[in-house]
Amino acid sequence: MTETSKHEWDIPATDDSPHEGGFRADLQITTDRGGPRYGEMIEQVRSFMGKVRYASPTPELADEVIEDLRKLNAKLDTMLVDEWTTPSGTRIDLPSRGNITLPPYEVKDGGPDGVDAEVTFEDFHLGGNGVAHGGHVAVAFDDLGGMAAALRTGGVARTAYLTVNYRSLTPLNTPLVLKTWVDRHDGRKLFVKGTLHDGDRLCADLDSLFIELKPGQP
Ligand SMILES: CCCCCCCCCCCCCCCC(=O)SCCNC(=O)CCNC(=O)[C@H](O)C(C)(C)COP(=O)(O)OP(=O)(O)OC[C@H]1O[C@@H](n2cnc3c(N)ncnc32)[C@H](O)[C@@H]1OP(=O)(O)O
Repeated sequence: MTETSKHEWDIPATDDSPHEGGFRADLQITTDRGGPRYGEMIEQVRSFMGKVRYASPTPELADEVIEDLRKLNAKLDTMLVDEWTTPSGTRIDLPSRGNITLPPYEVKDGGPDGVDAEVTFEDFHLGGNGVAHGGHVAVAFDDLGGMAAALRTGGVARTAYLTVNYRSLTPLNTPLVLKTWVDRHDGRKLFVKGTLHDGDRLCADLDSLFIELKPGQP
């Protein structure tokens, strides 16, 4: 992490923006931040990341790409904001709320009974032999399991454990159905189950525990 990022990104909570049992000091769901083309920007980055996974550049091309990326990084350096105000993660109009670190998914239905989403693992998510990396499958389950817990309680919960059973191969570039639901709710403990299907075929399932955070819990 650079000196700049240490000082300008990592803004601690203040009296005006307390952490109230969640990840965000002030969680504002918005579709404005980043502007109307933010989603397109994220898509371009996702596409680039996928190509990097497969590209074998010549040394000359690597030189060019490095130069281009330096310029792009310098551009983004002029507009860095802290974790609580970046559009990434709050743009509910975009796949995965605009969060580049998550595989792209679209929530088809979500509420206290659970979440029904369509997720597509892309070239970037390649594990080996043309199929998805198990870690990326776990990331999708973690986020959408956490969402099922959040929609049940109305507050953010944190993962205590996450067990993914990989039942069959998870294809890339294929819309898959990912469902999560609270199987049992016991005080602050939310036992969340989930499934990932390619058509009728079960790719993976989830057994997890999320803990509802107490007020003020970091
Ligand atoms: C449509 C749009 C809507 C938008 C809407 C936005 C939605 C947006 C969704 C975002 C969704 C993101 C989801 C990502 C979620 C992460 O990825 S979070 C990051 C990964 N997790 C972590 O870093 C957690 C690290 N661990 C911790 O912080 C703490 O250990 C925990 C998990 C908070 C628990 O600590 P604690 O609060 O002190 O609780 P503690 O008293 O220890 O335990 C409470 C109970 O749970 C039990 N327990 C705790 N841990 C365990 C365990 N590992 N195994 C079994 N039992 C356990 C305890 O035994 C205890 O049981 P009881 O005695 O009450 O019966």
